Order: sequence, then structure tokens, then C-alpha cells
Amino acid sequence: MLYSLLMSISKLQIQRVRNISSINIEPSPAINIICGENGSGKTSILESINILGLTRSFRTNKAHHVVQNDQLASVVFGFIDPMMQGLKQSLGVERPAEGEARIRFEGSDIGLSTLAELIPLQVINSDTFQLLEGSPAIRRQFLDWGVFHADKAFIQLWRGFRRVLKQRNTLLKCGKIDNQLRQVWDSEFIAFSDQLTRLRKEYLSLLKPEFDSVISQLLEGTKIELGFSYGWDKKRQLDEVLASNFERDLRQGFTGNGPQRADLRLKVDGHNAAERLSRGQKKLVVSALKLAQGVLFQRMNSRPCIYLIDDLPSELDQIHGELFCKVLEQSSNQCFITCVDDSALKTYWSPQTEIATFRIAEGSLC
Ligand SMILES: Nc1ncnc2c1ncn2[C@@H]1O[C@H](COP(=O)(O)OP(=O)(O)OP(=O)(O)O)[C@@H](O)[C@H]1O
Repeated sequence: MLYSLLMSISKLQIQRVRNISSINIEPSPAINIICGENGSGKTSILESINILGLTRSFRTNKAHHVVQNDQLASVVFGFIDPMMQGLKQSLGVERPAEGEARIRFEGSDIGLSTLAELIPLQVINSDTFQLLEGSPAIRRQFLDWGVFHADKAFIQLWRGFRRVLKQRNTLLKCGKIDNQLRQVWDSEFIAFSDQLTRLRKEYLSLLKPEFDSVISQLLEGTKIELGFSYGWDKKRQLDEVLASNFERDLRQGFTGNGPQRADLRLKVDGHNAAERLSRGQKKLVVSALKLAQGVLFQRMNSRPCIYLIDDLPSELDQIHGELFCKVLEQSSNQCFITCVDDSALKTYWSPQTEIATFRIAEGSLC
């Protein structure tokens, strides 16, 4: 694997993130292992990369928790090569404890959606279990990450749909909608719904074979079915569903059917996977979803993702830990992996894989 040709973060500077005052890292384009004791700052490094890619933490919505105590702002800076042209382009994110983040790319301010395209991030941590155990909103978010990166039309469609849904719900809530006005709003609602649902279905039909392939490597012999629920009974037309549920929507004050209720269904032997699988099996299934998304992203965009994997060894026995690492190293993703003790983990890779190990203690490299 010619990692040097692949998109990656080639330099990383982290300032004032949690217990990290200042750290400079030159990561490997392939596998980066970050190890240290509990509370040493491992996850804070992953969190910093997440800030670089999305301006926010994956642990909290409140920036003041991330910004180091008594400081005004965190800063994360890196060199990246988003279009894989062999360049080192500068990207910096300043995340103040209060207020908006500032994003600078090659000396110019850029917006959040441009940033999200520059660094396609995938996080695998204890929250990833929510893909199986959590609410449909989490699975929709997962699905829509893929659709966002697969189709440029998605973001406008999604914004348009949110606007119409909000308007319809406001009218329902204050009861200012009769059957005639409903039909006017529903025609726009249905037009957005059809297009959104078509994009989600198309994306899922591409994701399924990739997921099957990854899961067959990680959990041999376990057949996991991935299904899609539109957000309404797919045997019926949405206009008919909206019309027949209008009285109920009026009573509840919101729209009960539509793409805002879509969901992914994961089943094993015909049963809900969340109810049947062990903790370790769940970790492999949710990781397979994220890894499959990375494979598909790379196929569609000719560039890999960056994976942030918090505490890879937890829940996995040695055999499955090794299998997981094999899948990771076969991909051309840049991976940042944390663990408390790397003695087992460091034996899982083939000698050709470029591995960088960083040891951290009390917020500093050692
Ligand atoms: N705003 C803050 N300012 C300073 N220190 C903070 C702040 N928020 C958290 N901390 C400290 O920073 C450290 C963050 O550790 P982090 O969560 O990155 O640890 P970790 O190495 O991933 O640990 P574990 O193995 O337990 O998951 C902790 O010691 C925590 O108490």
C-alpha cells in the first residue's frame, strides 16, 4: 500500500485542549497508536482531530468543557492533502470556549460544510454502540453522512425538507391548517421526501455489499441483514399516508410520517441485532458499518477517510482484535487508535504497515 500517496494529516499541532497545553505530532499516513494511562489525554488527541475536521468534539456539545481550564480557546492546526495532489495545505481551527469557531484553510476563512468535505472523519468509540442500541436519529445521521458525501444534491434537499417539515409542524401545532392548506404543503413535503428517500435508498444499496464483505471478515458465519425503513409504510403512497394521518398529526402537533422517521434495521437470524448480539459482536457490527462507509467513500471519491478509534482493544478478544486490525490495514485510511496498553495491539500488524506510536502522560508526549 503506497500510503505516502494517500490523503492524510501530515502534521498536527494541538493547543489548549483539555489537559493538553501543547503537543506537536507527525503522524503516520497509516496507523497511529496513542497509548497512555487513564486520564492521560489519549481521547483528547482524537477529540482534537475531530475539532480539526468538524470544529466540535464528539464527547460534548459544550466547547467550554474542551477548552483547557482558564483558557479562552483551543487551537488545532494541521497540514492536509485533501485532494491527494501531493500538497501540504494548512488547516487551522480555533474553538473558543464561547462563540463560533474560526476555520482557516490556506490562509482564508472557510465555512463548516467546506470543512466537512476536506476531512472525511469516522469515529469508532463507545458511543458507536448507539448505532445499534440508540434512537433512529443516530442511524439516520449515519446514513446521511454517507449520502452527503455521495451526492452533492443532498445538502440542499435536506435543508429544503427541514424547512417544509418545520413549517408543516408549526401549522399543526397552532392548529392553523385545514385539509386544503395541508394539501398545498404536502405536495412540497412529498416532492422533497421522494428525492431524499431515493438518495438514501441508492446509497444503502451501494453500502450493503461493502458491509457484507467487512462483516464476513470480522464475524465469520454471522449473517447480519441491513434493511431500510422509509419513515412510513412503504406499501402505501406518502400522500395517502399523510392524508389519512392528518387528524392524528393535528392532535399531536407534529408530522408523524416521512423521511424524518426513516431508520436502518439491523437483524440477525430475523431478530433485532441489538437484542441478540454480545457486546463484542455489537462492537464488530457497528465498526463494520463505519468501515464499510469508508470503503464506499473511497470508491466514490478516490480518497480515504480518517478513522478515530477510541480504545480499540476493549470488548474484543485477541482473534477479533487481530481481524479488526487486518481490515484496517487493508484499507488505505489514516487511523488514530487509542489504547491503555499497546503490548498486544502492536503485534497485530504486518511488518510493511507504517505504524507510529505516541505515548502520552499528563497531557504531554513522553
Ligand atoms: N477543560 C479541561 N481542562 C483541563 N483538563 C481537563 C479538561 N477537561 C478534562 N480534563 C482532563 O483532561 C484529561 C482528559 O483525558 P482523556 O479523556 O483524553 O483521557 P484518556 O487518556 O482518553 O483516558 P481513558 O483511558 O480514561 O479514557 C483528564 O485527565 C481530565 O480530567
